Amino acid sequence: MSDLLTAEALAAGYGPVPVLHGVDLTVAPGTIAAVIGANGAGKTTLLRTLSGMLRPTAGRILLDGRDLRGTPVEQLVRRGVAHVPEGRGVIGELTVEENLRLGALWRRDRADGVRALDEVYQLFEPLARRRRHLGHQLSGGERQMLALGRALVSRPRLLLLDEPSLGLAPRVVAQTMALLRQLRDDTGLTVLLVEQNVRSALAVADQGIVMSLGRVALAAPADRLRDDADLRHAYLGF
Ligand SMILES: Nc1ncnc2c1ncn2[C@@H]1O[C@H](COP(=O)(O)OP(=O)(O)OP(=O)(O)O)[C@@H](O)[C@H]1O
Repeated sequence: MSDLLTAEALAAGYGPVPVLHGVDLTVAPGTIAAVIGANGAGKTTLLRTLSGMLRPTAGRILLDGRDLRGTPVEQLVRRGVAHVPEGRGVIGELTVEENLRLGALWRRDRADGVRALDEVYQLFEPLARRRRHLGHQLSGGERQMLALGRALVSRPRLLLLDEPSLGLAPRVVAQTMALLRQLRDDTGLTVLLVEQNVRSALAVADQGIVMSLGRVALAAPADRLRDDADLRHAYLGF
């Protein structure tokens, strides 16, 4: 099966500050890849570059084998890429429902947009109860649910998720991880997940991608990283 997402020798940074120094990775369709690594390794920068928020200074990004160079961000959304950034990107002045509707904005099929909204309310019951609350009235965890829900409303093929467990209660983290696995199995969703919580990320992932100093130090099946103590010790330090 050909890969859904490929990065080849990808370089990016902030102004004169280079952060990614030639990242190579592949993610197969219908799989979950966990990007892990020390603070400052470049995980968030990688996600921003893959979602079109940051322009690469070198290298290529391929979606379904097609080079994304020059593709506008809104076109990426149409092609099924959804990004849930760190800090979440919820609009505080809009209600929960309005934030969710933003995820369905570009879709022509309105009935399906309504269905997608209902599905998110079923998944995240606190959002259903607060649908008329403003974004800034939500707790950190509720905002995280809203950001994830908005991405799901767009029915993505590729979900780029930055630190979904941040600020969430352990039970909600477990629910979120279970949800990702369910979406992978039921809908063939592909996920690239940045996580500090290495254990819960590897528990749900098919592939572990360890970043160090702006490069991929190791890409391996998640179960190998989970089970091989030497590998874990060498690359993850535990
Ligand atoms: N907006 C920015 N402007 C300049 N430098 C930045 C910016 N954002 C991040 N950096 C730098 O880029 C490097 C990588 O940061 P990045 O956020 O990608 O790492 P990370 O692996 O996601 O870290 P963490 O696990 O701490 O979130 C860091 O050295 C950071 O200081």
